[in-house]
Amino acid sequence: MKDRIVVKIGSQLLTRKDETLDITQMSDLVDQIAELHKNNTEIILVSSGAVASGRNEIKTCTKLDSVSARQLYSSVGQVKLIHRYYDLFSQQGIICGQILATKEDFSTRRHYLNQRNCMNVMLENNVIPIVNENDAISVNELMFTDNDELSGLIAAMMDCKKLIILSNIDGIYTGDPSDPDSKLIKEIDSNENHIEKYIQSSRSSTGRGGMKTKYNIARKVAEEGIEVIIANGRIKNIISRLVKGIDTPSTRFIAGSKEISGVKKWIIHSEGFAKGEIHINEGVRKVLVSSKAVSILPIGITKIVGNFEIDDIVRIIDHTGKQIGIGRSSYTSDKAKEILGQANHKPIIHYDYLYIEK
Ligand SMILES: Nc1ncnc2c1ncn2[C@@H]1O[C@H](COP(=O)(O)OP(=O)(O)O)[C@@H](O)[C@H]1O
Ligand SMILES: N[C@@H](CCC(=O)OP(=O)(O)O)C(=O)O
Repeated sequence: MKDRIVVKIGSQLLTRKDETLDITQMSDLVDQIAELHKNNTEIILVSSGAVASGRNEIKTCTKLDSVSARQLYSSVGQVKLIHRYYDLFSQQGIICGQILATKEDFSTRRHYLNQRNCMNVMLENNVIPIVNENDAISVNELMFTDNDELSGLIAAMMDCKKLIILSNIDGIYTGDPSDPDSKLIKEIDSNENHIEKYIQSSRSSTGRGGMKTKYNIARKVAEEGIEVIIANGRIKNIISRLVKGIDTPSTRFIAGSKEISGVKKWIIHSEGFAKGEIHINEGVRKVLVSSKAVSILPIGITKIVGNFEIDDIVRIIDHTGKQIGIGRSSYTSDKAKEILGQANHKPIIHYDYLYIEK
């Protein structure tokens, strides 16, 4: 089987200071991806840059609100961006295709599988998928946090071996990156949870989520068994170096060793679609957080919140009110309310459809 990786390119890397597309940089990244593609690595490219590349194309007569501006600039900029990618890949004899994703495309198992099928058929036919959020129609609560989140969802969905997140910085530092005392963190184990305190809220002028989302998504994805690397896209031959395992400044999240099924991976990333809550008692919490594989039975439930249907995603809340996981409900909320606290019913969340956070 071919190695399969996701490479995510941030806006900062693709644009010059004057916010025009940095074609030299794009061409260099495309060359590296083309080399890997020719050497039998399957690559899915998640590329930002639509808003940034559309911004200086259009001068509006009136001042636009931020949503309309993002819609307008991305609709123009995405065409420019993909056109440039198409040309650069064609020069290498490679065909690429565009996928514009919205959060809704991950909301139900059916949508999710449709999307997975689309990328699989592209890869099987040697087409490089280039993914971006569909910024023109994804607004407010329908938006991904940013393309880092989208790249993590895709790496998990497509069973990738590695996720490489390229930005304008070598990785995560132990403090403000401009402070000479800050050191680059080379490796992070998914059990380490003290790193967040080092991350500043600053972010690049064209980007969206900043280092915090990169860190959160990287931890989650690494826990699912996928190695994640945050690195500087401006370092010469960076993608090839990271794929070949050549020592290069970067922050690497060590992949967890636990096998996680495809359906569980979908559930792990579906928290944003939760339709309700299942509150459990202290006894159930104890077994769930132990390493035993158990399902949640109605007898251990104390309260149901929200209205949900069979197969909807729900949050699991413990006796102290803390969310400890997510899962897919086998009952409607009405039926769950009717049988909560009772014995002799099938599980409300089967182990196969249950994810308990660390
Ligand atoms: N501890 C930290 N280590 C590294 N970078 C950090 C840290 N805290 C905040 N940052 C900021 O995160 C930025 C990268 O995130 P972001 O702006 O989202 O990039 P991109 O647009 O490439 O996705 C860096 O330019 C840096 O200013
Ligand atoms: N989808 C947007 C990019 C949003 C985003 O996440 O940007 P970045 O943080 O630079 O990866 C665009 O193409 O402009």
